[in-house]
Amino acid sequence: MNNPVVKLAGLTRSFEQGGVRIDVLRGVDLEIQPGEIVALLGPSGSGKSTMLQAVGLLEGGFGGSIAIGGVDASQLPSDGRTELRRSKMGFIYQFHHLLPDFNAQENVVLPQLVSGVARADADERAISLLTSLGLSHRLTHRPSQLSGGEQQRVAVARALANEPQLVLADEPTGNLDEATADKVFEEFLSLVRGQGSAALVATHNERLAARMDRVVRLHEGVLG
Ligand SMILES: Nc1ncnc2c1ncn2[C@@H]1O[C@H](COP(=O)(O)OP(=O)(O)OP(=O)(O)O)[C@@H](O)[C@H]1O
Repeated sequence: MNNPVVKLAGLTRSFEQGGVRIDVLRGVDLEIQPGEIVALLGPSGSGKSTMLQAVGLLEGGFGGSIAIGGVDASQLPSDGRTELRRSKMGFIYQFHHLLPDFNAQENVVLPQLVSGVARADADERAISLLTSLGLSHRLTHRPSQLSGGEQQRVAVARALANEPQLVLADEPTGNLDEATADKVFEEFLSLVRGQGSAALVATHNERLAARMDRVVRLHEGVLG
């Protein structure tokens, strides 16, 4: 049997602010199977971004265990976590975080070059992804020359460029108008499903959540 792509057991995280301790995550258990697309819902401040940072191995300070593809991340040194993140994950945020001095195609090519993909293959994949997102006429535009929806489509292409086993998305369409958000989200889901990646998607949007395979809700520090 395949290992789950993500396995969280008893995940905890507390913050200390002005002498006051807040227990944001109080023992989160979650398994995500290969190819499964999971919506993470919860009120503002419930810890969705904190949980994505834990799964993305972006921050320390967590209690409990985090395994990615069967590998216990808490046992890895920092460069091992970086390698796991680079080889298995793609990230999308509410704001695109594209590199402003590079055009759309280059933004999708770069993570592939970092992973050792040859330039010609990286270009071919970038063009193919951007074309399937309706951006074949925007390959040489820089982020500032793109609309919000176009920028977010480039961010989707970049996150999927290395065919990650796991896509982590934090409000990926949260800064778009409703019609554009729905459209970009459908394109995102179809690409993620098409390449068989698993995904964990934090959102406030119940309608988008209902389009995913499963919904989990953070409430008072645990998943209900
Ligand atoms: N570095 C930090 N220091 C102190 N408190 C923090 C820190 N990061 C997050 N928090 C607190 O942890 C709680 C959860 O924050 P988080 O951003 O994970 O929530 P969220 O569910 O993603 O919220 P939103 O939906 O509004 O984005 C909040 O109360 C926040 O103030």
